[in-house]
Amino acid sequence: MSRPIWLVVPAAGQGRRMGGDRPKQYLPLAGRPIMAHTLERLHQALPNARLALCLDDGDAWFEPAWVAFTCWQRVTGGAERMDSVLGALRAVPADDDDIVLVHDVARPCVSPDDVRALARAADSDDGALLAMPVADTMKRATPGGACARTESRAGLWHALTPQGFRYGLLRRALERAAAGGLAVTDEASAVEALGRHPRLVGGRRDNLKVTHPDDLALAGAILTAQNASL
Ligand SMILES: Nc1ccn([C@@H]2O[C@H](COP(=O)(O)OP(=O)(O)OP(=O)(O)O)[C@@H](O)[C@H]2O)c(=O)n1
Ligand SMILES: C[C@](O)(CO)[C@H](O)COP(=O)(O)O
Repeated sequence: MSRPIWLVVPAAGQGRRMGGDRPKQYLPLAGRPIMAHTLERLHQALPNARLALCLDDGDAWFEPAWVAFTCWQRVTGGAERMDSVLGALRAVPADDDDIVLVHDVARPCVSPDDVRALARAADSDDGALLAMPVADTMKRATPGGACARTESRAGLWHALTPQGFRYGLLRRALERAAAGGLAVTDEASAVEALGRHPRLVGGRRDNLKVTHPDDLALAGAILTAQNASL
């Protein structure tokens, strides 16, 4: 029997590195706000999932019409990404064995096939995350911005989202991180801190996180190309 799947979408960030006139998830990309694309991709992948959408308390930009899920709820975001995700986990009536996938609203180019692959991999003892192997030579910098040395890239991966776990494991991991003052930038880090080893599932390179202004043109081109090939 397949387990219920919960989608947690942290979307309460301010987009400070983007520096736009609104939080970056509301900036237009290929004719629609970034958030609308992200929610559409997730719905294409898992139409029966239950959605928890983390939004800032003062958010005046969100449009419920972008949500096609039948079962969804709005959750108040926290100070950091991990606080937003933990708030969502506390708010949903999930069972310990349910699957939770967490996906950044700022990754609108995620492929539905990758989301489904990750959902399958998440139904495991230690969970899983989309990731891609590092493809460049890695430099350690001096404080002054010169090369201190070259680091081995062997075994290094970029962490992407979605990241997926059974609810009980992820809740325990994030509660422990929060209580211990451990600032984690992704869910896998909190699970690793429990001594677990989430599986790295190779994802597409075009699942970029829109972070800086020049990511917008790239993400727009990716979305247009992906939509043309559907
Ligand atoms: N308090 C926060 C901070 C971030 N996020 C979300 O976490 C994801 C990854 O964060 P990031 O790319 O860093 O987004 P921002 O925090 O918006 O960007 P910045 O750090 O540049 O302000 C985004 O979907 C963002 O909306 C969140 O839900 N709650
Ligand atoms: C979760 C994440 O997307 C994995 O790469 C990333 O860590 C989130 O970005 P942030 O800049 O750390 O908030």
